[in-house]
Amino acid sequence: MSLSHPVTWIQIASKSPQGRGMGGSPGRHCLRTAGKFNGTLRRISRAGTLPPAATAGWRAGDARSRDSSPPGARGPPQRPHRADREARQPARPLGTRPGRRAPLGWATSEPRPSSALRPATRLRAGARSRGPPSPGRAGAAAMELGPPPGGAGPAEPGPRLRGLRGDDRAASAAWLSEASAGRRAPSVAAVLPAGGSGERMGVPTPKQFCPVLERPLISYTLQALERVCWIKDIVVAVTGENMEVMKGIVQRYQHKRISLVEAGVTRHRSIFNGLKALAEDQPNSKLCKPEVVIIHDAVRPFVEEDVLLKVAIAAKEHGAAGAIRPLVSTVISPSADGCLDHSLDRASHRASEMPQAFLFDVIYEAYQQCSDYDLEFGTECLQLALKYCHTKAKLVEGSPDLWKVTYKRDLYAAESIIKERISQQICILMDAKEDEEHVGRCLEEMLKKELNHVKVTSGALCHAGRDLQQIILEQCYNFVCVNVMTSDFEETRKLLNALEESNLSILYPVVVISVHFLDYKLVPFGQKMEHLMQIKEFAKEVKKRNILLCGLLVYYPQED
Ligand SMILES: Nc1ccn([C@@H]2O[C@H](COP(=O)(O)OP(=O)(O)OP(=O)(O)O)[C@@H](O)[C@H]2O)c(=O)n1
Ligand SMILES: O=C(CO)[C@H](O)[C@H](O)COP(=O)(O)O
Repeated sequence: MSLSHPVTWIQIASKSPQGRGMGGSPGRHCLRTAGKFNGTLRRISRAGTLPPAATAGWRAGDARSRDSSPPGARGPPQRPHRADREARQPARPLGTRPGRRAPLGWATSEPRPSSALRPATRLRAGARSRGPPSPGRAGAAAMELGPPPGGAGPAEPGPRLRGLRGDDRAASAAWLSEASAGRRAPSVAAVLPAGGSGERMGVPTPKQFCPVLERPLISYTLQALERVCWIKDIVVAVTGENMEVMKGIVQRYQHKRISLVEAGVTRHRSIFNGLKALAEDQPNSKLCKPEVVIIHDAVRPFVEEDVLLKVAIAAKEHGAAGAIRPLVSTVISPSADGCLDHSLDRASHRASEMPQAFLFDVIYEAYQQCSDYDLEFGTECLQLALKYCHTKAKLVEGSPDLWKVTYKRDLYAAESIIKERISQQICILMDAKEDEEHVGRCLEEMLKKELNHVKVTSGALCHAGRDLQQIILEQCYNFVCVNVMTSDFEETRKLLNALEESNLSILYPVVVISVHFLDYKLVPFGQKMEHLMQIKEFAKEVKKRNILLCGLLVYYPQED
């Protein structure tokens, strides 16, 4: 799949061989310069939405600033007027930036609270509410939710080191064992900017809240980070108006270790707010200053533990590190008359992606030192570390799936990737009865032959259910349940009960095919069908819990 998307490009210090592809040694790449690829200016006018306190000390009357830095700390902001900005920055074509859109879930007319940094709102996954998150006022008092009933969250989405190979696995294992032994492993936290409005997506809902398979995009990103046990805190920057929506998502999908802070008007300002929440001098904060901080966009849901680990380890060693990808297209520089000025050598440039990681003190210092111009127009955190702390970032090869969901088509791509990921394993479940086991084994053999790219496994639905628990833990989302000579779904019911208890379907839809093998000589067809029609009702019921149930009747003559 080739997904072109606006990127910040970076020039790498090592010279790669000319020609196509990456070439060169990734291990030797270090950040030299950074620039805005498409030079987007997309600041949304928020005039009239802030109380005066939020803007004091910035530019009198400029209600757009929600910077929480101390008034006057950096002198007056240098935020130029639109015409000036566009003259200085390569402009996005006119008309591609729709105006400010309504926040999710609540009316816009109320003034928004100041973004001056409050202690982060620490959230614990709470009651399992299935309804839509309730709309609420921005900046409502910090929400502390109780632990989930029974303490059961969704099963972790896979072994910790899944996807890691060789040296990575060893490094991760060492990191983890140090972490669990409480030794020198650095403490790591993550900051997720999620305060954008997703204008390029062109839909009313900010893209991080857009549903993908009926679940908000940001929930996938949170899941990807929270399954990494060595990331202690995840600070998410969200606009005040979407704070309640975000809290609802955390509750509904039982996300853990999440704290919310208010976003700023630019990505850099949102990240800065997240960092401030982690800095040690925050009163009443439950967060601790980490040694290493990972910054990751909320709209890059497919980040794997291996790349997080690589950037974290590299940041510990070099002070800063970021994921890169080869450029898909050549980068050119247009002149003022709209003609080609020059083109860059594609082989010696890379697309800068996320995640990035930093020694906390380095990036915090960089954000404290940087200019308002940087905060307004900058797009590259690695560049801030270079410019203000002279820290040259280590560049780490990322996977193709790290791309940023930006346009509408990216949502479709994200959906396909998720579907592909959750379709990779099918488990056939049967009881230990002789007939069922026989049929189940035959089915397993057949599916193994037919489905080349799918892992086909089988398990027993025995009373203790140990097999099934193990399979659920392995994150299988597709089941074929074998019922021989029975139309009362006895086996299927056992499976559905176990699935419901596991909470597996909170995160992804689970597919269950209930197969019934019946001897047509024993019972009249009509009667069996009547029984099986009940499966429709049953399917409606479990659909509410994100389990998709289908019935399949195999009506056969029993051989004498
Ligand atoms: N004021 C902002 C702007 C952006 N972001 C976040 O930064 C990430 C990357 O930014 P981008 O893709 O540019 O998101 P948007 O600004 O929402 O998109 P667009 O530029 O199309 O409006 C996203 O997770 C976005 O929510 C943020 O936290 N605060
Ligand atoms: O890739 C990135 C940094 O390397 C960022 O995701 C990107 O720069 C965000 O910029 P913008 O908000 O302008 O799209």
